[in-house]
Amino acid sequence: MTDNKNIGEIIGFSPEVYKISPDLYKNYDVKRGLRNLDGSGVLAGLTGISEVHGYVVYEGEKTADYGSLSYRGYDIADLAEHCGWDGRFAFEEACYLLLCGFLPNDTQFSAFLEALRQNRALPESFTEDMILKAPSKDIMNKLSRSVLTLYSYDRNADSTTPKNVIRQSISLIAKMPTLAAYGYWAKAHYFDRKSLILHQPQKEYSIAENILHMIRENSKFTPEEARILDLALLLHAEHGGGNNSAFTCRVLTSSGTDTYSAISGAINALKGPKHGGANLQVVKMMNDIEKHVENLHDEGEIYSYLGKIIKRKAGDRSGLVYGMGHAVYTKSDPRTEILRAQAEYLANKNGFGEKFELYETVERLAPKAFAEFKGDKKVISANVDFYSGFVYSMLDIPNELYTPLFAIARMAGWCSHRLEELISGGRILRPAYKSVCKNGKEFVSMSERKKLYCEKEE
Ligand SMILES: CC(=O)SCCNC(=O)CCNC(=O)[C@H](O)C(C)(C)COP(=O)(O)OP(=O)(O)OC[C@H]1O[C@@H](n2cnc3c(N)ncnc32)[C@H](O)[C@@H]1OP(=O)(O)O
Ligand SMILES: O=C([O-])CC(=O)C(=O)O
Repeated sequence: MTDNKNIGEIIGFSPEVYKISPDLYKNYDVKRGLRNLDGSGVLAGLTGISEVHGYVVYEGEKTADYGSLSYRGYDIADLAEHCGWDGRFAFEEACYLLLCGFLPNDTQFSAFLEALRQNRALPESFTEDMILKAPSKDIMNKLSRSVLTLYSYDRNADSTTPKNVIRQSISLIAKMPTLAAYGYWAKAHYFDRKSLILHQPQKEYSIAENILHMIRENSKFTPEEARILDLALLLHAEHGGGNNSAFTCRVLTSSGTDTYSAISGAINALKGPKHGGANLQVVKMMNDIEKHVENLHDEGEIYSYLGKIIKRKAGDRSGLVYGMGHAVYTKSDPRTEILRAQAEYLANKNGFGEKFELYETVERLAPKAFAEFKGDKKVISANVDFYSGFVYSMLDIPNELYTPLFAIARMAGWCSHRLEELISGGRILRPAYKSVCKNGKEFVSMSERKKLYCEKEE
């Protein structure tokens, strides 16, 4: 890799070459971002895994609506309410539901849990050869590389039969917490100069319990902390076929590639700050607001700072208020409602009441600021990423792990979409791109090009 920052300039590279006039999208009726003119997604497939509802279309008009989400027909709010009944953990049950399509009976669920237990440990010397040898500052990068490397440890890595893919899916769901926790400790050790702590995953623990056990130095956690984390995992497990990472998984799957390639691609997509990576960006943005707004009780000052963020004059200069807006949801994201309640509970309990108030204020003011400073009529609200990082911080989870937690949970959704694509998709996903390239250019020899440049310089 070249370290020369000016290499682009030296070789004559200019981003201008890549610019395509926005008008051309209209002229050729090309759906930018695979979106219809009203912002709704272009229909790209069918799914029986989940349903994401955020607006209604009546007589061709899109109208904002309250959001709802169901997994295999079960409302997420209902699943969340019954979370942890009879001592079970909700996330594992949701994984079963998503993968198999129905809620398990006792025998089926016990077999599923046993399979997860058997698959928690990493292959022999994987920790030494992969995790410790090539640490990364970014745990999502580490997770993606780890998943890709697991290919080498699977004797039947390339088979795409449902029987083989369900086996691989269970193995990946079980291994993700260990990969994330060890990746985190490798980063803490090699980059932050902390001690290296590698707790073995415990067979009898749930996924949420194992995460807390492995990421904490003293390995201790309370049943309540595990329940709240379990709930967060449940809420992040699945979100339709069109979300960027699931679609990535489906695109890769449709080429016939192996499970590890398709899933590591999905992890890479989730990492982006406009997708799952937003949960970390929200926390950074809130810290930035706390630092720059003098009076945090002055809503006017907060509002004008949000305006600065949107106008790219503050924050990370992306113009985005992280944790706000959604491709489908308009008036509300059902997951946010549940996470907000958890954030409020933990904040009151742990003395972060003022911080929670700030979150609520930003949540309330951001849509108004968006409408005013962006001049956009789109109805926006807080998405799943808005409160999740705050909840994790109150569970004492390091911020490097916020997006990896999303990936641990979403593995269930990705694997289900991979199975659905393999079983019911069947055609390679291959949309078209209208070419706006000017053809018919005559080849110019090197000596002629030399002359042309000299003439230009003269
Ligand atoms: C798990 C998840 O992935 S949830 C989403 C997590 N992402 C974030 O929280 C990042 C902030 N939000 C966003 O970037 C967007 O709302 C997205 C990517 C989530 C959805 O985007 P879309 O609904 O497709 O919005 P769309 O791309 O149509 O945007 C319309 C305009 O509003 C802007 N916009 C949308 N959301 C925001 C926001 N939160 N802050 C500022 N501007 C926004 C877009 O940048 C775009 O501006 P432009 O026309 O100047 O390019
Ligand atoms: O659906 C989307 O575009 C993003 C999202 O909320 C998710 O993947 O959970």
